[in-house]
Amino acid sequence: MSDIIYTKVDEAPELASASLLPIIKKFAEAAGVSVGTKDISLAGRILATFPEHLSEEQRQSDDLAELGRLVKTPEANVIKLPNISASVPQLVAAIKELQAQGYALPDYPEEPSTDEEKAVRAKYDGIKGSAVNPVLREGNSDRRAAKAVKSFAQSNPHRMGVWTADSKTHVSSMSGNDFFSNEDSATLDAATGAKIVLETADGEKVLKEGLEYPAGTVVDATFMSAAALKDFLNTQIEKTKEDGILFSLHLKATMMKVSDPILFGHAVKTYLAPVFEKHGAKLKELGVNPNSGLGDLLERVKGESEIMADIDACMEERPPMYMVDSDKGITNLHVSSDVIIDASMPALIRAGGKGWGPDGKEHDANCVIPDSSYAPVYDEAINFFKENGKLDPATAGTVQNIGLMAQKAEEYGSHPTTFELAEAGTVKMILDDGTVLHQHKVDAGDIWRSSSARKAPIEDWVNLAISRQKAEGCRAIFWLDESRAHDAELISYVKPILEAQGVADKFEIMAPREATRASLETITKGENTIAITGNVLRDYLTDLFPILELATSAKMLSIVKLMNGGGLFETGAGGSAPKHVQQLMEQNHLRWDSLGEFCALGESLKFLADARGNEKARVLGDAVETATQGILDHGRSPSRKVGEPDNRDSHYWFARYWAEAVAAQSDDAELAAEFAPIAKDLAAKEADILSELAAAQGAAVDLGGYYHTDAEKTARVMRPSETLNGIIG
Ligand SMILES: NC(=O)C1=CN([C@@H]2O[C@H](COP(=O)(O)OP(=O)(O)OC[C@H]3O[C@@H](n4cnc5c(N)ncnc54)[C@H](OP(=O)(O)O)[C@@H]3O)[C@@H](O)[C@H]2O)C=CC1
Ligand SMILES: O=C(O)CCC(=O)C(=O)O
Ligand SMILES: [Mg+2]
Repeated sequence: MSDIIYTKVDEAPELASASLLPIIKKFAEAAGVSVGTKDISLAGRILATFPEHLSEEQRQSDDLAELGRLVKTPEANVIKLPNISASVPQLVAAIKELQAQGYALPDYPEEPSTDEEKAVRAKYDGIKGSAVNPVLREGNSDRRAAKAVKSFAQSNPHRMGVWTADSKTHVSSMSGNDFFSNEDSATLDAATGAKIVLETADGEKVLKEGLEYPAGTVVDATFMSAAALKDFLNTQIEKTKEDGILFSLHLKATMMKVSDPILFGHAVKTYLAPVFEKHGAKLKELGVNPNSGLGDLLERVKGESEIMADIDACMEERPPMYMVDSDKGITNLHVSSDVIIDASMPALIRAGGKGWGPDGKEHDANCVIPDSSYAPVYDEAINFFKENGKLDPATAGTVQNIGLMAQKAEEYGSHPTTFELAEAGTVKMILDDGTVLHQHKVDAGDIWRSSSARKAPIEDWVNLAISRQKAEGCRAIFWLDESRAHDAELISYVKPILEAQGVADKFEIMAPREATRASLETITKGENTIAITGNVLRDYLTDLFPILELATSAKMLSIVKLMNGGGLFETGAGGSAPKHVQQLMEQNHLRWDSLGEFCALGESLKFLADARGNEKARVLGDAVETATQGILDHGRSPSRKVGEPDNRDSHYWFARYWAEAVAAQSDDAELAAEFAPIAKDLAAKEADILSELAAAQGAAVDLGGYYHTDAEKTARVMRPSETLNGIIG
């Protein structure tokens, strides 16, 4: 196994890797550090799942499974870039692309009927949604802006949209019968097995058996009423129309891969209710599944002029929708993975509460977030900015995050125990000794789910919070609501640990709404705070605050201290930026910022030094930090516009500053001597390299694929400077 594993992913970060990874490998090798890759891309995971359909040379190893084992060992040192968490339309598109490239993969069975189709579907469902992160995240999350990055943002504040008191933008959530209000929670005294059943008039149906929980696990159960959801959506569509603003829906269909596509489907069906009422049978015959979105629906009804006319008429009647791409007519309801709440709500808040309408102009929006568990965070942030005006990034302090994440904690681990109920009855969670731990009376169509959080991860999370608070000395808040069932169980863990360690006075405990206000007040004063949260708020807040403070979450330091001693270094806190790929393909300009990769690389090298006593790795790691600082100080980050320096230019500068820093240090003379000529060469050939990089931009490029690109074509596009390639090799 290599000293450091760098993940092969998808979209923009993978394009960036084609340019950056050769530099990293060369420099690391000089210090005797080996850097290997493991493929966790969507295409790679599909290929690894169906060896029986592929020829010998097409087959691919199951790298995700291997990494899943590695992260449970102290040897793990993984740099994890963002990867696609695929919605069904993305999965289907990737399968089609691979089939066209000659891989005889089975189609995605939309409505599996035979046993074989059901088996194929189950395999594809394992690849769907957020299928990578939960496997790798065997530790809790520590996300923050490195000091250099934060000071850079303060001295170079980004543009912020203006908030006014009369903005009509607001958040709407259900007032009852949602996951929040139906939640029950209990902490298990002893280890136990459990099953989940649905009791109906006809008897008991097993929904899931063979569940195993260690002692101390917090086990929740809850459900969302489909009828209440439909009422809520109907009301919101009407109210949005009355208010004359945009209808926008914000979900996390990728990480909540079972429940949220269903919620999304309800929104599609409610928005187009007259069409579904009139043409329901025909739509079914055409294979329309509302959960796959309006994009898929429109594709399937293409030849049906009457249905198309009715869709147009309905859309005309409805409030205008918040758009993903108004030029191309792509709406909020086209594909469930296009609008992902962690990125979409912060972008809207940063823009002063504005979203893009079908007319290509900015408007206020009704931000519909059906479940009320976490929506108050956005609601309160919006209230705060309406009262106080926009945040000033030049003076604002920072909100760091310590997130409970290990071992599939909380809602993000709930997929195997989430069910859309086919019929009414009572769902019961029954322990091995016959105890009914939780039960809910449900109707057909309701979505029931159980989540859990284990004792060891919870304790690790509290301890991580204590050590981070000690290091920072700033305000620290547990975002827990004592009136919420699950949070009350967590508080029972948190308080005794804080007291036992004599640090209870250093921490506050607040419900998410109050914590949002307190944190915004703190950073507005220029002070810092640590948000200690569960898994969902970890995800939401590590986009929300970075996007307000730094303009992007791509620059975040994202460390996962693995519970068995290894290190997982995530790059940034954002995703794989499909829009950036589009720009590269059209204009050969990649605006992806690799600052997250630089930060993760520095941490990974320093971890290697600490864990294995590799002092050369320490020298390299320190030099990476100097180089990252150099990128910031000299403004070498990529620009957004074609013709200006892009991702590739920033990698040249990173290589140069990195080599110069190694050459200049005196801890390791051998390394200094090795890097001196490289640094010299990079500096001497600056003009040639930059002009070769600039010359490459402008025209459309072919990567030989989207999900499964051609390695040689990609390398040609991403490494256009022969001079630089000559130095890097
Ligand atoms: N850790 C992971 O593996 C994660 C994966 N994802 C996956 O990523 C995909 C896209 O998700 P989405 O919600 O659109 O979020 P993204 O974070 O990919 O995109 C939101 C926007 O953030 C900006 N951005 C993000 N990263 C960078 C960067 N390094 N440099 C510059 N700008 C950046 C871009 O803004 P602009 O367009 O203005 O340049 C981008 O359009 C999905 O498939 C999702 O599942 C999402 C989150 C985390
Ligand atoms: O796994 C995913 O789909 C996204 C992860 C994410 O958004 C995050 O961890 O911030
Ligand atoms: Mg996120």
